[in-house]
Amino acid sequence: MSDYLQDLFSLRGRRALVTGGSSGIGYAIAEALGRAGAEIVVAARRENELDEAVDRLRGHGVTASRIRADLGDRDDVQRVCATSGDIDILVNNAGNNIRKPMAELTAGDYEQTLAVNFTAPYLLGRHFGPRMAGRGWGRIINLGSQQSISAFGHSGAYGAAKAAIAGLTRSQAEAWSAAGVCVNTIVPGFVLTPLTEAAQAIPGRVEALAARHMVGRNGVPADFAGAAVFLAGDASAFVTGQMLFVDGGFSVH
Ligand SMILES: NC(=O)c1ccc[n+]([C@@H]2O[C@H](COP(=O)([O-])OP(=O)(O)OC[C@H]3O[C@@H](n4cnc5c(N)ncnc54)[C@H](O)[C@@H]3O)[C@@H](O)[C@H]2O)c1
Repeated sequence: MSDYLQDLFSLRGRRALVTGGSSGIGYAIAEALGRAGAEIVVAARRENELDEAVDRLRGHGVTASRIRADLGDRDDVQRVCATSGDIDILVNNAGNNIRKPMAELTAGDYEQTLAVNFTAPYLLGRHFGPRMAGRGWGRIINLGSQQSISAFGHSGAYGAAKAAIAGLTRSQAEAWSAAGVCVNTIVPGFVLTPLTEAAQAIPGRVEALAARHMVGRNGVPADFAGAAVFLAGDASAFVTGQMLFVDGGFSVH
């Protein structure tokens, strides 16, 4: 790689925390940032998946470690803050969706959905953002959704959380960008991951959704590698408070 590209895109010397980084989009982002030179800390719930993810990362020559945490639990989130050390790049990727008709979503469903999709990113950002600002450099990447900007059936709590993430991104960007911390949201289209297995099981759904994307196919986790490396490094120093739609044209089709 030329020195020019190294300067723009290399993440050597950076430490990244990727939540939910043991599967799907999160793993793909962890691998991309790691292969671009960052040291990776993966935080997720399941021991065996964490072990597998760290082994895969190390297989690519990435320096990687793991923290087991349920990000729906505030004590666990605090433990992630306390044990992660200095983090230069925070990727708030962990997410879940409780799918029910709007009138059947309970207060508990909202609490659980908001805890993972919104409160954990908020608490992690509040912890790491000021520390990044104090060191004069940082990147926060929050995972949004098409539901950050529009409504989908049976996803009311998730939609509320993902809309809130877009607002949180702008507020964090406003607070810390002048100190060198860029904060952005990545908005996926429909991506073939464990999160969307229920939708994938509905006959004809995968094909219908593929046709909604301008590129004519659904997303796969590897589609997020380039955008994540861009937003995690010096190349994006003038990009902050934004939603980057990595969605094959879904949102404008
Ligand atoms: N797949 C899609 O079509 C799609 C579309 C829009 C947005 N997203 C967002 O992308 C992100 C990644 O989703 P994905 O599709 O890769 O799904 P995934 O299910 O493969 O990954 C989600 C990750 O979050 C982790 N996670 C969930 N709840 C957790 C908790 N309480 N504590 C700790 N970890 C937890 C899971 O273990 C998993 O590693 C999510 O924020 C999701 O909302 C996905």
